[in-house]
Amino acid sequence: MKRKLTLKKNSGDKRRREESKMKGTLARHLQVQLGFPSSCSASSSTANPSSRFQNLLESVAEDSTFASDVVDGCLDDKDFILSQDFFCTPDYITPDNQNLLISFDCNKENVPCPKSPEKLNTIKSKRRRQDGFLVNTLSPTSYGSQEIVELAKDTFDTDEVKIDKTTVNGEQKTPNYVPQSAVALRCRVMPPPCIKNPYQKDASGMDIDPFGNQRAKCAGLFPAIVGGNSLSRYHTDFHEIEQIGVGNFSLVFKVLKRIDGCFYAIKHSTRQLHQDTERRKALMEVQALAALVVGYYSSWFENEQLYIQMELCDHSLSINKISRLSTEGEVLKVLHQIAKALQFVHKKGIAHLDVKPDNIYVKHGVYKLGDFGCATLLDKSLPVDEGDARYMPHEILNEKYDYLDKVDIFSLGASIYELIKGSPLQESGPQFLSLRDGKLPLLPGHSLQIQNLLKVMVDPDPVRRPSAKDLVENPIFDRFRKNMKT
Ligand SMILES: Nc1ncnc2c1ncn2[C@@H]1O[C@H](COP(=O)(O)OP(=O)(O)OP(=O)(O)O)[C@@H](O)[C@H]1O
Ligand SMILES: [Mg+2]
Repeated sequence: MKRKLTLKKNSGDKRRREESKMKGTLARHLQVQLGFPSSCSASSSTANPSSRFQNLLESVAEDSTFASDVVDGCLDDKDFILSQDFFCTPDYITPDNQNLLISFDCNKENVPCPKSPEKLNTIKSKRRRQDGFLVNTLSPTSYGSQEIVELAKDTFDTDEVKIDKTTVNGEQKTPNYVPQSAVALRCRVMPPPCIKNPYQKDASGMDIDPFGNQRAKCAGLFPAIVGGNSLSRYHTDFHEIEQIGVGNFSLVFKVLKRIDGCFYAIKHSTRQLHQDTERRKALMEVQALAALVVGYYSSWFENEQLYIQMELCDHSLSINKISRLSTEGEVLKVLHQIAKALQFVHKKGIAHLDVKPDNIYVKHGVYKLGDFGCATLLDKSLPVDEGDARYMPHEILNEKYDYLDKVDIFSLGASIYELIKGSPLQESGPQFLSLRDGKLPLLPGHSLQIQNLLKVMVDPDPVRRPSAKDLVENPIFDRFRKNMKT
């Protein structure tokens, strides 16, 4: 954990500077969601550098690989949602809602996500604990789960949602004011069932659905509103199977999506993102991911944490989990595939800045670049938050950001070297320094060709390192392709 933190000595200052610049955007954004016409324009998109991620996203979305259900940012009156839950789980960051993002204004006061007073006063006295439900206490969202559990019993006792007892600041509210809340409450009480997907071989996770029969009863009562304004989108839409990863700032779970019966990975931030600037920063990962990489599905804020729903991969190449890459053919395969991913990323004007074995995932023998948490723009128009120091070249440690694409090349070279060697790179000391001087110890059993390629990838001069395109086109991969065919 400290690996990253030691490098980010200036990022606190940077963020504070940013925060003072980018204020009040959430309030503006909420206006847009509530349909105030003045906020419906997308004119601020050019003022905000991070909206350039959005432009990239849009260009890719036009290729129709994702963003299937685009929502218009300017809502009609009929779309107003006067529910407390609306403020708790805004779905405004899912890249489908692109117009909403574009309308962020960076020059207004910083406004934290409003807390609903209604939520605190609503049917709290009716809660009783129901035993026997499994709640993952390791999950930072278990607070939300408990709320579900506690409300569940009560609702089934009465079989009626008492929204007429809801008060705001002590005042009685008319029952028809929050019909959406009633809907949301019902969703919150019981998530919909997990639908078995007949095309998925391994669907055993469904057997441990903690809500059992009771959930089915509730879902049947409100079939049309499932997935609406529930307190926890995570628990409403997904069934958590197990934790599969821990990052510096996140937890990753294998989940089953109830409605399609497919498995996904969901990564969520462990830190709560109170300020709009913090949310915007976290969103850059989503926007880069959505613009670049297959396997990104959706994202949302919940309980002030960011959730990212992704394609579920088999595992990462974390050096702590795998011993080493066994054959040169496998080494070349990783190098080639990640170089291709970088070529794509760089062509879009983006640098990843955290290439390392931990962030290379494998699925069915295919290597994929993941974790875009440090991604930035090559033209330096966005802040640079460099990744793990063990894989960073000298120039970035010295805050020289002229060749950010070549930072990724260095990191990839260092990662492949580590994977061949089979032991973790050092964070400091002589080995750390000599790698940054471009000195690679001999790798017995590996061809000179690959050793020379790795050597030039970690050259201290970024200009001399090959581009991702050069790498992909290197003749070494012709040999590799031929070998793979035989
Ligand atoms: N889509 C996925 N499929 C399978 N496993 C995943 C997936 N995404 C993440 N993981 C696992 O979770 C771990 C942590 O995820 P990730 O690297 O995205 O988090 P992070 O907080 O950004 O971490 P760090 O800052 O340490 O790189 C990964 O190393 C991997 O083992
Ligand atoms: Mg990671």
